[in-house]
Amino acid sequence: MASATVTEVLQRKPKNFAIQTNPAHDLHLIEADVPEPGPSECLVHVRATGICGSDVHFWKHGAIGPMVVCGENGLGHESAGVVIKTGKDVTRFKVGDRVALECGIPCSKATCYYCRTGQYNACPDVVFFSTPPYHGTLRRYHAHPEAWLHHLPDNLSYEEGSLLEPLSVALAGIDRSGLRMGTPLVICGAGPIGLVTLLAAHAAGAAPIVITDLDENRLAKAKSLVPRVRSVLVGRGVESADLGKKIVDTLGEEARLVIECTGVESSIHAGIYASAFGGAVFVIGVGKDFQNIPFMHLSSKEIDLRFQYRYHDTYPKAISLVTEGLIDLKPLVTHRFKLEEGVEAFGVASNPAARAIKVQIIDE
Ligand SMILES: NC(=O)c1ccc[n+]([C@@H]2O[C@H](COP(=O)([O-])OP(=O)(O)OC[C@H]3O[C@@H](n4cnc5c(N)ncnc54)[C@H](O)[C@@H]3O)[C@@H](O)[C@H]2O)c1
Ligand SMILES: OC[C@H](O)C(O)[C@@H](O)CO
Ligand SMILES: [Zn+2]
Ligand SMILES: [Zn+2]
Repeated sequence: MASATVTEVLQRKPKNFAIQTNPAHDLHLIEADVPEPGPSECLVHVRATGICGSDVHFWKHGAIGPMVVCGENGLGHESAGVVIKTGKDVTRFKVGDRVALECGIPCSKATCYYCRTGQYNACPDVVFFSTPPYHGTLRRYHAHPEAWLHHLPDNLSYEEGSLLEPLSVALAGIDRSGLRMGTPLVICGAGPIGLVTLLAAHAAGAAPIVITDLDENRLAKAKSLVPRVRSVLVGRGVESADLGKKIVDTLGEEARLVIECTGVESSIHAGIYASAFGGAVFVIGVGKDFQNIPFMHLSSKEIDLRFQYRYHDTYPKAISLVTEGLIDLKPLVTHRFKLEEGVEAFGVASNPAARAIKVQIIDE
């Protein structure tokens, strides 16, 4: 089937709607200009975007650590779409190509130590779409550098393409955590990040695996994704050391590795108390700027406390794992909205009673 030209797409859908927030926490739909792609950019019709916890956080709280919403700020960084126009120097993509968007655009200069050495998630000049002051990709039309687009294989939907972003977060953490086949693993938190971590750790052969959450529905979701996972329902107000013991009892041994996916202090503590001598607690979750740690417990058990910040070089791996059938991301999407219903979609994503896992905004 011939690909639609930019003119045809724009005739059918002329308005470039986008979802923005601002320092007054006013989430709204705006109509942006349709951007003209630069010489090495592609204009993408964004077909699926997942709402990330950080999008909700920027809306509700106006900041994540040092990243502060200072003006009108477009949201969204979990996106996939189709190329509808290419800049004159673009060589790897043509109109009609289906793509996943990697949304952190580093400076890529040889003078940048982190870009030169491949740790481009640490580039001080990175433009991360949706992190202030940069607009996100939760919009119909978005111009994206071709270097940071990835071809979507035919057997991956746009929804799966957008889920490559949270999967990237999990893969980056798993890679640096040193997880091996047979590693006894605890995952704290069964939100989208904990669940993609579960899927990836299962594929990587971690065993046994325990997952924790405060919410029974999320634990049930974990079980439906990976039936062999064992779960611990976290009761509010339970002492972290007691919870750590319960996790160890459920795992059947002390954890060699804990992947923490909540960023909540008490959960990090429970992970620490569940760890074996020489184990590691690897924190993906983000939370309060200052947190206490059980210092002497960590010290006397030589437990490593480590962190993950975004990802680098994960998209090709994520695509292979999904296209080859090792990881099935589809069951994570529980709610779908049209772009015009974006504000309502955020209402669902931010309301625990809605029992959403991943809310996506779809533009046909
Ligand atoms: N490091 C990074 O680069 C990176 C990237 C993306 C997301 N994140 C962070 O990862 C975290 C998880 O993201 P998400 O989208 O899954 O968020 P989410 O809020 O949907 O999920 C968090 C889950 O943790 C559970 N939880 C809360 N307190 C708990 C406790 N004390 N014990 C056990 N479970 C508890 C919640 O019930 C929820 O199911 C967030 O902090 C997010 O900001 C970090
Ligand atoms: O998935 C990527 C994350 O949401 C971002 O790093 C965000 O937490 C801050 O920009
Ligand atoms: Zn995110
Ligand atoms: Zn750089």
